[in-house]
Amino acid sequence: MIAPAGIRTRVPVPLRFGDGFTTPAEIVTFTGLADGKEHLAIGLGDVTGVDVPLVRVHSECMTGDVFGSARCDCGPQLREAVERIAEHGGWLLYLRQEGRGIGLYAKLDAYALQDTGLDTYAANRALGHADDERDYTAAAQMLAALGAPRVDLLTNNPDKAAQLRDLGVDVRVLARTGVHATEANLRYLHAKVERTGHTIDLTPAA
Ligand SMILES: Nc1nc2c(ncn2[C@@H]2O[C@H](COP(=O)(O)OP(=O)(O)OP(=O)(O)O)[C@@H](O)[C@H]2O)c(=O)[nH]1
Ligand SMILES: [Zn+2]
Repeated sequence: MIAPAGIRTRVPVPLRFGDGFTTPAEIVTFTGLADGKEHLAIGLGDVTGVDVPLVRVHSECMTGDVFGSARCDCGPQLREAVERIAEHGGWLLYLRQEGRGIGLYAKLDAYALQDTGLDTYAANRALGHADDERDYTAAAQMLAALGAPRVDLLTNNPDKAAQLRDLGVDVRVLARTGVHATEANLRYLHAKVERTGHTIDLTPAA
């Protein structure tokens, strides 16, 4: 049983993206989150009217989400998730778990190591970290506080779904994100598929 979290503030924030996409949104903040971090929930579309909300649990990636780094697929996944959730109705949880939980500076250290030949997971270990240090307790607390115990989850990461289920979230459907492959992130995407079973179809188009 996870400890209950409370809602601190709900505030409307219209979103406007560089490519012209706009949508109304509501940003929600919380009290009592397990790790004490400032995680956000973004309500999109008809959140109250939908039977089962579409939810993306997105891990912070400053380089990809903010600066458009092509070394990963986080920025396009975030943009895609906002639009798909706005169409369906649901929540985007923006979790402050930069670098799969190791932090921004350590992620950049890991990038430097990857440029010497290590893959993304081996680079974490060379720095004394686990492959993935994320914990989704706060996400489960947020969903409970939002009154969303049952969700359709937008992810390619089976471990994310398994952890949420273990925390009591009823994950009904696993919806894959699109494939956002570039020359710069292909090695990273292959490592995710081969090492952690992400469901990303990297078969070259015929
Ligand atoms: N340590 C480390 N973190 C990275 C690296 N590249 C991206 N990240 C972080 O990885 C997190 C995103 O995780 P991913 O493994 O790309 O995707 P996921 O969240 O597991 O799965 P999806 O739900 O399918 O997106 C973000 O916090 C990024 O900052 C890297 O090379 N090293
Ligand atoms: Zn990223």
